[in-house]
Amino acid sequence: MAQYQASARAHTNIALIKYWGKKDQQLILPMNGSLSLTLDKFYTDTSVSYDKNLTQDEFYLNGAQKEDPKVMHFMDIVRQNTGFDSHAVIKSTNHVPTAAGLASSASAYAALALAATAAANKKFDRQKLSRIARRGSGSATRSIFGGFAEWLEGTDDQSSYAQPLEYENDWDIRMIAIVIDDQPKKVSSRQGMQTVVATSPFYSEWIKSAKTDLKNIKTALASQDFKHFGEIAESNALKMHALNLSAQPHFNYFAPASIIAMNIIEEIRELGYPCYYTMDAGPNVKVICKNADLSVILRQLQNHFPADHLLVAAPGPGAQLLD
Ligand SMILES: O=C(O)C[C@@](O)(CF)CCOP(=O)(O)OP(=O)(O)O
Repeated sequence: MAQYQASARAHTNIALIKYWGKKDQQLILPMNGSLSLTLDKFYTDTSVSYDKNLTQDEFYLNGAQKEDPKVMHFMDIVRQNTGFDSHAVIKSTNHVPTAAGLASSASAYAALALAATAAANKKFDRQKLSRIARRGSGSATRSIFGGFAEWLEGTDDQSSYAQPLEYENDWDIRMIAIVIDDQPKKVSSRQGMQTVVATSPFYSEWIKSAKTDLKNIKTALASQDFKHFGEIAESNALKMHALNLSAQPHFNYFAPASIIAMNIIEEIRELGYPCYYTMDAGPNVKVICKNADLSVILRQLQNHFPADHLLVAAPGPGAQLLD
């Protein structure tokens, strides 16, 4: 590895128990714990090269230089953690089908946390990397790990980090991302969750319900009870979106095709094929199913969606150095 240079790859994760509200904006501490699956198909590669002659960080995303205050602020947090106060050239490439609209801050900040600390010759443990990634974007906390990961709610900067759940090795779980459209989000996750915390009359019930869901989904995972696992994930996602509909001003992430996709997945389930859906801060619908049922579920979905809008992913690895 060249002096003060490192590259890292981190994969996107999809939450099955959602993070949707902060109790501390600056530290990015969540209102509740969450649980996700890191996917093999979608990832970000990031290189960081420190250069003492730079007076500010330079950030390139997919080859184009970008002014991104969030990235600059994050690099200041990295410098605080490493004690290495040089600026850097940061080059990040999102390996997500552009039409997919799945590019996530999760893989971006997890890859940047690993590359930026490694380039400063720091070998932080995964817990500390998860805490640093959290300061970039909450969901990035979980992308430090592969497979299923739980982001512990915690009470402060030291106690809020993710840890792996070693179940995915035994499960043949798959996720199909149905690409509904790639229009830029009307409401960013950061804005969306701030609005619901401040205005949804259901918010306190959501926190209670999400904590129960997290406990129950871990039991379902441990006993490989796919039906309960899927039911809890689907219900938790819908409760998150109910917060958005009940906020002031209300908002939602649904496109008409999102609702159609949800109804189709329920029809396929009624045919006897266990499959459940989740949705995040965008119109795309993600189907959770077992690999054994993947081909028949894909065939059913291809009656309604173009094959190239159905992206299949399996559990993926944690953040890793590329040098
Ligand atoms: O991933 C989940 O638990 C659920 C969501 O994806 C939405 F459905 C939230 C992701 O929020 P994020 O982009 O991490 O927000 P930040 O901390 O304000 O950067």
